[in-house]
Amino acid sequence: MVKRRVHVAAAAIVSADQKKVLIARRPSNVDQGGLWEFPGGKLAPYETGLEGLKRELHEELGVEIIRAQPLIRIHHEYPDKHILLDVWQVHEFAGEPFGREGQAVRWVPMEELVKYPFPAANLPILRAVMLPTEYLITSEEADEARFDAFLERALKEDNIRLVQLRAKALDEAAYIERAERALRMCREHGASLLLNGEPGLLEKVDADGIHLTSERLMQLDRRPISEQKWLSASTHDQIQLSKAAVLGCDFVTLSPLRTTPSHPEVAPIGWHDFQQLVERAGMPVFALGGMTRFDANHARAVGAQGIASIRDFWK
Ligand SMILES: Nc1nc2c([nH]c(=O)n2[C@H]2C[C@H](O)[C@@H](COP(=O)(O)OP(=O)(O)OP(=O)(O)O)O2)c(=O)[nH]1
Ligand SMILES: [Mg+2]
Repeated sequence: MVKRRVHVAAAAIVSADQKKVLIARRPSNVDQGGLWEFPGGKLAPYETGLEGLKRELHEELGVEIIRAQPLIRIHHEYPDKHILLDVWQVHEFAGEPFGREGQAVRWVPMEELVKYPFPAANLPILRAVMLPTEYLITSEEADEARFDAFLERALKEDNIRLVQLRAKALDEAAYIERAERALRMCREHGASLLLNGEPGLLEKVDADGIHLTSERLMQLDRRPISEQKWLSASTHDQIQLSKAAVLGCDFVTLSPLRTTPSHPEVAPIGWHDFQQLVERAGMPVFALGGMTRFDANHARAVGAQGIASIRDFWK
């Protein structure tokens, strides 16, 4: 049997304060009925993703899109069809959304999204909705007072909401001490902190997740931490991306996009290959390697969640 290929455009409509997202319940008599979804539907053959989405949101919710940005593209095999979910984040719209087809519609706080039953293809979309566009990786900083001042500035002034504590030069005791302080600062600003290191570190510091090196990623054969924590990993190619998917990583960094002073000998991936790798990654991907905030929009346009950087946020 040749499976049908279906291209679906869907919207993560985010409230003005960025704290809530709009979801709808599929009627019980349709495919995936009774489950919650991001409003949207199948594209007509002549439509682009955004054109189809505009039509669908008008038909289903009575709203007009004013500003939207690509969020994530997910290819998913259902038993009867291959589906491409082309998901857009809608930042601005006109009208008051309501279920024009009689469906239930609800604004849900981000952290409660995971409580709603969605179709199987939706898990990475939930991750993407919850994640910001910028991922700060902390710099190797010998001085603790300077470390605190830099992190505080990034949280306060750059509004960073996702941080990876990378400190290869510290022994475990010093790392834990720094992590405890970083965690307090992150909590104060509503940011999430991932520890770069062994999964067991979470038993010592109750941070929000673990970031695996690509080497560690390749050695593991199952997800090493609970679903309640974030699991991210460093990847550099297709093999590592596939491994991250098998392991159930929530998101990854893919690098180096550009040549960087820290790794001058490594060939850069470049935007073209990056886009192709991201298209099939099946999870949010942050572009890493010579990235600045000015690259974030382009990264989004080629399918990434956003950018990860040490240098751009650490000054
Ligand atoms: N809209 C939407 N569809 C999803 C999501 N997740 C997911 O697996 N799907 C699947 C379910 C369906 O097989 C397909 C969407 O088709 P649909 O039933 O919404 O299509 P439509 O609005 O054009 O409706 P119809 O005219 O075909 O009845 O994608 C999601 O979050 N939003
Ligand atoms: Mg629909």
